[in-house]
Amino acid sequence: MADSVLRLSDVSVVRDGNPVLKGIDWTVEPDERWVILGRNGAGKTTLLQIAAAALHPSSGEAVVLGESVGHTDLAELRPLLGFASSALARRIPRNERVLDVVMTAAYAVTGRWNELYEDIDERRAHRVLSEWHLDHLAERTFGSLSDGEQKRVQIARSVMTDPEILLLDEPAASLDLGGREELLQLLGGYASDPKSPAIVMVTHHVEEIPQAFNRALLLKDGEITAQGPIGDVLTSENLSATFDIDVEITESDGRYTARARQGVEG
Ligand SMILES: Nc1ncnc2c1ncn2[C@@H]1O[C@H](COP(=O)(O)OP(=O)(O)OP(=O)(O)O)[C@@H](O)[C@H]1O
Repeated sequence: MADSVLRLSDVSVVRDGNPVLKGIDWTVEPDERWVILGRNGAGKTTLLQIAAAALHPSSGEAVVLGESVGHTDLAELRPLLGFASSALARRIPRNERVLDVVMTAAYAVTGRWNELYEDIDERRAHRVLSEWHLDHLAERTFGSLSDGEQKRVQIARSVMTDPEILLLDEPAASLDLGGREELLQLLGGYASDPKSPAIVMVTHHVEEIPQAFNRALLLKDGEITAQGPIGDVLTSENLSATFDIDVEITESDGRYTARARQGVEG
């Protein structure tokens, strides 16, 4: 069996004296596609930062791609970790050519300076852009794209280095219906490809979970309230307890919808 891409054992994180994550035990295998759900401030982004080896646990152990976080050279690990978040997107220069936004991932920088690119990088960037339906935008500037296009460019950039784990922090946030559905279709196709890496996606909305995601982790006040196969975890009971609101969740063809029960009953 292939090694786990992520193994967290009793991981806790304290920030400004406050516990943000508490006693997290979580393992991600190469063929798993995880969604992380929880209220604002539950610790989702912090958990993703640990998974990206960008943050060290205050206690416990985080092993990312076989390397114990805090005891390894991050520069070697970085190309193996695909990461997309709005915080990272804000660092992309608006006037950067889309092709360069994707290509610079090979050097883990934003903004094209003096790196020497090889033909092979450019060919791969074009291939990745095409996979995310962006090839016609390769010469445009990042700032001239729509929100949906920019989100897809961020994901294309994060998979440019052929990572072993793809970490997505709210990839569908702020998209309109068309933009969301286009992104979810692409993500669902990517998730169902056995050649794709392990995926961990943070979201606030069950409607933003792409088809083919097969695991879910629910966080509340820094603690895991449920984790495991998505069908077992995404129940009305679990979601109600995690979000402190009586919700009913329904599933259809691998997509989920949630709504408040009190709203339904009026
Ligand atoms: N750099 C920091 N210093 C101090 N506290 C922090 C820091 N980053 C996050 N926190 C706190 O840690 C807690 C968890 O934050 P985190 O961003 O992980 O939550 P989240 O579930 O991603 O929230 P949201 O859904 O609002 O994005 C919050 O209470 C937040 O205020």
